Amino acid sequence: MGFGTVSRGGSSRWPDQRLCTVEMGPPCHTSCLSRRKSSSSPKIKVDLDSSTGIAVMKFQSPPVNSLSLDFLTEFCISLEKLEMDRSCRGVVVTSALPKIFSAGLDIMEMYGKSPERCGEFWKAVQEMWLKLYGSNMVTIAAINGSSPAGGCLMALTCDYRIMAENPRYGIGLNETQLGIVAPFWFKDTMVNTVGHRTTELALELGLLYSAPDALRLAWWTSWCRRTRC
Ligand SMILES: CCCCCCCC/C=C\C=C\CC(=O)SCCNC(=O)CCNC(=O)[C@H](O)C(C)(C)COP(=O)(O)OP(=O)(O)OC[C@H]1O[C@@H](n2cnc3c(N)ncnc32)[C@H](O)[C@@H]1OP(=O)(O)O
Repeated sequence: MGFGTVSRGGSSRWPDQRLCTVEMGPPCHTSCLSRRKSSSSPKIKVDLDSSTGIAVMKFQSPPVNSLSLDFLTEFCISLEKLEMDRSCRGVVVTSALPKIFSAGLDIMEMYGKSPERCGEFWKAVQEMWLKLYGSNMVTIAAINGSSPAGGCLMALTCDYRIMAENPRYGIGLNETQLGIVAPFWFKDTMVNTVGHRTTELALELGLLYSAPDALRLAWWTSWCRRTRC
């Protein structure tokens, strides 16, 4: 898989060349196996291959990997653990569920909750964004399913994106379609990736893009023809 370049850096863990390649094949012999570290929390599974320095973080929170307080907390803890592991240079975030990368913020967290709980939830959303955006690892979203709203934010916050090509999968900040306004820092994250004009149109109309359309608008430089990647 090949990835495009981004204007972010300053980390010793970034590759010297600005174009990087990630190989994710099955382990072929015992020494490879011994270099794999796995950890699992209820909603997130992490596999780190210390020989390549690449971790794969899989979301496993059915039905739609919605970003609940528990999910976000586990996500931040998993990311922090990888940050502290010097053998880890990059992390691929993806879904273990068929058809869904993430449905975005858990709607049930935003309904009928106490002000304290709402505050805690919103802080966790911001924490996820800060940790992922500020990570000194190379971060890649392998988007193997639909990714609306907060799911799209998570993908945009990564350094690189790859999306499985399937006409049923859509990605975008579609909050307008839900009657809510995308927070300014959601908008800024999108502007940083696709520019002002595309963001303006996408947010006004609450657009969800297919992988080829998103590619055309420079959301990424590659998409994957398999439905699971
Ligand atoms: C608390 C303080 C907050 C203060 C600040 C608020 C300001 C925030 C402003 C905006 C921020 C917005 C960011 C967001 O992310 S909002 C969430 C937006 N996401 C969505 O609207 C996604 C809606 N879901 C879908 O489009 C589909 O479900 C899809 C992901 C495409 C999957 O479709 P499909 O496979 O057909 O599955 P179903 O639709 O049947 O759904 C299966 C069950 O999952 C439940 N579900 C879906 N999305 C969510 C979600 N986001 N949160 C919680 N639960 C979700 C759905 O209800 C089904 O449940 P059930 O089987 O029990 O009926």
